[in-house]
Amino acid sequence: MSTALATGLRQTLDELVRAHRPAAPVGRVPDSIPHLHSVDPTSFGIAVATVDGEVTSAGDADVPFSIQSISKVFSLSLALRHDPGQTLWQRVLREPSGTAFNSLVQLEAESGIPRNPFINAGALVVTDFLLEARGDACGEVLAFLRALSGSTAPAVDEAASAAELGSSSRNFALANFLADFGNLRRPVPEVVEHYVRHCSITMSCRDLARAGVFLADAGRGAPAVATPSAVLSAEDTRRVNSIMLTCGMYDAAGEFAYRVGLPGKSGVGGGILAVAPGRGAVCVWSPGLDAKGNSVAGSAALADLSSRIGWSIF
Ligand SMILES: NC(=O)CC[C@H](N)C(=O)O
Repeated sequence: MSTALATGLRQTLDELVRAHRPAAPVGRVPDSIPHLHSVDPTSFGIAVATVDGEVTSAGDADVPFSIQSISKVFSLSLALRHDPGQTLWQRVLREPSGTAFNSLVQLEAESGIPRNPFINAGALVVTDFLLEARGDACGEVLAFLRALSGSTAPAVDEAASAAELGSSSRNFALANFLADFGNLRRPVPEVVEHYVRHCSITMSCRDLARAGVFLADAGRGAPAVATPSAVLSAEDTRRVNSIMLTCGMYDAAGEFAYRVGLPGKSGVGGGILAVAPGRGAVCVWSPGLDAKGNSVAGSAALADLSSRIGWSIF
């Protein structure tokens, strides 16, 4: 990116922070994750990492936050790296669910095959796949995120994870349904614990945007990052992006495609990772959530950014 472009982007991001940082609490913070209630509700950060290795940011872009379901993009990518036979797709579909991310109803009606890897049921299957294939899931996801971001800062917030595990009745219910339908290989407590721990990884917008660059660059990692060769094949990278576009924002995926026009993945920690193929990855963070569990200010800022710089894929 030329200096002029970087300066222009920097100004745009500063304007987005001024326009979208909430002056007072907006939206909600989930009760199931007690630690999220101690985060400053006026936090707002944004970072853009481009395929040429530049990272531009504004606001609280260096403040670590709980990545929650954004980890599902990386657990899926990691599983695909270790699944040359594409066997995972016999255990999880690639259809939008149109239901809440932690819904139980569909899983029972559809005989224990989750609609996609980004709802909780699907992510539990991916976690189970990693446990079986690698002997570890959370540790693998954490190491992957550190390698991709070129930073040792990503870490599991153990206190947050322990507290969430104590209020994870729904995830245990989902995992028990999966086990009952024969779609888990490892014991339920192990799978849920690894899942909750990788959701409890904390990262900054800057590190997360850098970690997502491979999705914008046909599977190649950021140039500054010492990842061996390709992170993911170009074909699997396209597939992950397609699932982000159709399923990444749960039952608000259509609205997000309409407003932002980019593959995206949200987390209930208030983060959203969006991918502009061929250009770069954007991470925005603001804790207040809408009724579907997506950041209110984060979604608005991404819609604004996408229309200002013309990054919509449509
Ligand atoms: N949408 C999310 O970010 C949900 C993740 C959260 N850890 C859960 O399992 O409910």
